[in-house]
Amino acid sequence: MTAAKRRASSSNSSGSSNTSGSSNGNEQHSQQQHLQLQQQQQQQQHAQPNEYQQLLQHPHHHYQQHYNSNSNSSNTQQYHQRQQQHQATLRDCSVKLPLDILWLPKSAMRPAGPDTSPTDCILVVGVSRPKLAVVFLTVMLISLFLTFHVLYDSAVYNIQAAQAVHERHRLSMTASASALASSSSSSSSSGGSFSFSSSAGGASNHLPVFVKPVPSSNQLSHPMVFPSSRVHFPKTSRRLPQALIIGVRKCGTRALLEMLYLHPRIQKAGGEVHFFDRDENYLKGLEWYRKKMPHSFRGQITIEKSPSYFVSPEVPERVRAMNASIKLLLIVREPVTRAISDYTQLRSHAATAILPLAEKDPPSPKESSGSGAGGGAGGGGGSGTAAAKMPTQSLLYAKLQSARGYDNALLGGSGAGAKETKGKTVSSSLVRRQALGSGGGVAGAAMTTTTMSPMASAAQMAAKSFEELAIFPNGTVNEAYRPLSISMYHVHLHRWLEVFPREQLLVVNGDRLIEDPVSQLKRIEAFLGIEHRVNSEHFYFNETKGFYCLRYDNGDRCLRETKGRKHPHVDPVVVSRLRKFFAEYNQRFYELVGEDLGWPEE
Ligand SMILES: Nc1ncnc2c1ncn2[C@@H]1O[C@H](COP(=O)(O)OS(=O)(=O)O)[C@@H](OP(=O)(O)O)[C@H]1O
Repeated sequence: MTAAKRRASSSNSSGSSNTSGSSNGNEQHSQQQHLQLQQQQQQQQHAQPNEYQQLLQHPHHHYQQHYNSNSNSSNTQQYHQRQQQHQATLRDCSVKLPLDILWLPKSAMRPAGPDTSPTDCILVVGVSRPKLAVVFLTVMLISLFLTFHVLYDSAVYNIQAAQAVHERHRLSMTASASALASSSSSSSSSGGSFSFSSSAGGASNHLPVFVKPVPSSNQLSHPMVFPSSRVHFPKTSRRLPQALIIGVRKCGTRALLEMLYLHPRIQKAGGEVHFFDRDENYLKGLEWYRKKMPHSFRGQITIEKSPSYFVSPEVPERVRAMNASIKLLLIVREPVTRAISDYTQLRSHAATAILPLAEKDPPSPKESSGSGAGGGAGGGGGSGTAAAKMPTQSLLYAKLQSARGYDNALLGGSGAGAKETKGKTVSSSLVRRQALGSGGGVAGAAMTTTTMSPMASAAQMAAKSFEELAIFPNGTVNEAYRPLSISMYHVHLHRWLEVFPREQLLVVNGDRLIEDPVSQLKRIEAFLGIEHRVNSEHFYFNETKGFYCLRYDNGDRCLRETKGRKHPHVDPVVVSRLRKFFAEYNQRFYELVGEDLGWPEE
């Protein structure tokens, strides 16, 4: 029903009440009244063409006007009734709130509208305290800004994290390829490739750090992609190492680095960078080295390990040139056990190299001068096509070549054969002179540099026992034998202490690290000036492997099988002979470091 109709019917009904007693069914009279009212209404509408605009601009004023105009109507009683009705509605709609909220009937604003109902209300909010309102608005704006900022930061973080995942995944792919290529290369050149395998004996896939590791049968050896819960947040950068594990080879350098990496303040370089001991790397400059480092936060300590640094004469000076206050970690192990471990690894590499080489020995630049012994060592005929096997063979061949200088020394060579890596390393004759003063040289004198084919070299390495290589038939110790000369720790350490103060170097007991890692790690944390965080909860003893394995948030890991190899049985007489031999050298080492490590003397 429209307002006009309502008004009409209302006035009709009031008219009826006023004329009670006249004829009730007088339709004619009623129709006339109705028509008159309609005309009045039209006239009113003509007189107020902009009523709705006024209503919008001055609702209260209009409201008053409307009722004032109504008061002029003939039926004042009806008007008062309606006014009372509206007042009641106003009272009903008014809410006493501190914010001055007022409910008004919709009809007050649209009295002539078609859908006006006295029960309709509109909400009018007035600001009675502008200062409070300004504060309220400011708080709202700040909250909005902060919300937006947090959302923005989280979006940026997600993008960067995704990029880092992608980068790590790419590295893991590269790493798996290089791991395949170098799985049996000399530890002296590669420093011993590394990966962790699952405690169950299976291998783990070294996927990016911030994704859950996906089980896989592929074993990768690039520590860069070793799983952890670390994420490269924004504001990280690659920094030159503030600490170095300088050696000693086969003393647990990899275990030490991985254990330290459990600490949130430690970042590790993925592989062995060999920056200071290889001229071809060193000449690339510090920026090249820095780029080999992992991302780290300010306050984190980046550590790199290359065990051959310890035995390379030029390294201490080069390290000092980079950072004179760098912290040095030297992990040592009982020298004879270390030598046997070294021999075990080299023999394993040689054996790996022999098998495919026996099928087809790739041409060697030095092959022409070889004695042909390589052919004799092989024996087995290959089945597949040579072309199909070439990539693997070439890789093994290259590895064998790179390890050859070292391995020739293993066979008793001195001079060129004494090089541990492609870079300059202290020669075994120098070691001997330094170690023994003027009295040495007996064994070395018997050694001559041999030029053998890789095949011959590998075959000879694999065939000779540790006893044969370490002790001459006349019973003297082969001091030029590289695994033994590296174990003469004091000779190498001497050079480092000529360059660095003693307090900048920490000697870690590798034998104790195997038995009780936490005790050694505590010492290292103190030395590095970081809080004690790595504890026994991070380790569990793996009976199958016979070593402690590491416990991460996202799973358990053991060092790969090349760490903790089964050593060959060595004649106890030879072991005893070597221990006696090393006793004097060990004493000198203890004096240098100011600590007795208690190694057996026979
Ligand atoms: N937790 C744990 N798991 C496995 N292996 C362990 C561990 N702690 C120390 N070690 C010893 O580390 C030896 C290998 O030393 P490196 O890592 O320095 O070798 S390398 O020079 O890098 O090739 C390796 O030597 P071998 O036992 O001769 O294989 C281990 O004895």
